[in-house]
Amino acid sequence: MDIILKYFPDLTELQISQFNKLEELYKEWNAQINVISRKDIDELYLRHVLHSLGIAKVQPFLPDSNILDIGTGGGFPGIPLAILFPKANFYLADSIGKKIKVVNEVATALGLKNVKADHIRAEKVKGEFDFIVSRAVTNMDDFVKWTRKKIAKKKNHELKNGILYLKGGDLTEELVSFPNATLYDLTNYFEEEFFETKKVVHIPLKKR
Ligand SMILES: C[S@@+](CC[C@H](N)C(=O)[O-])C[C@H]1O[C@@H](n2cnc3c(N)ncnc32)[C@H](O)[C@@H]1O
Repeated sequence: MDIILKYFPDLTELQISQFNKLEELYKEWNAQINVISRKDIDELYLRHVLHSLGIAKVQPFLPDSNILDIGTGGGFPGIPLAILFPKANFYLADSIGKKIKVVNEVATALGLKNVKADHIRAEKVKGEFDFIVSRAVTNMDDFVKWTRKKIAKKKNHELKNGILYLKGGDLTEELVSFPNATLYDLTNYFEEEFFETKKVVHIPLKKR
């Protein structure tokens, strides 16, 4: 948990207590429904919570903004972002019902009023969002196909509305058909070795 305060020193007491509770909640739920790999659970705050919050360093979310997390699994990156931005609305979607059960249990235990979680396939999600966030779900070609009609027209943030995807490794080939993609190295914000090849990929999308 110290690692979260290291990079986000202005958290409120409520946010600190919510982040603190994540460890126990995920340990408890992960024992029943596997949402985080066993080896990763000991590094929950680094590999899952702080990694998710990398998106916040690239683009903080404004009050009343609408954010969709596709393939959220146990709630990443959606849950840590919802704690950090309690005035933004988060819609967390996954095609596996038992993962959404964990997300709902965690959100309820934390008292997060800004999280709605649904057992739904990405392709079926309705609504318009300022940003669509994600991690470890699919390749960018498919992801853009799933999401391009779900972007709100009105731009309120510094970055253009679109995708903010947490990716790692060499993305040259995967992003060849997205010349408008911008890559933000997480090493610009976080010094831990884990982030060495990790990036936030921003792709502006227009509804059409
Ligand atoms: C590797 S997990 C990643 C989970 C989470 N984003 C994380 O980083 O911890 C991929 C998740 O994407 C979900 N998923 C895959 N295809 C999907 C689709 N078409 N619609 C919704 N969820 C999908 C899977 O059910 C799974 O929970």
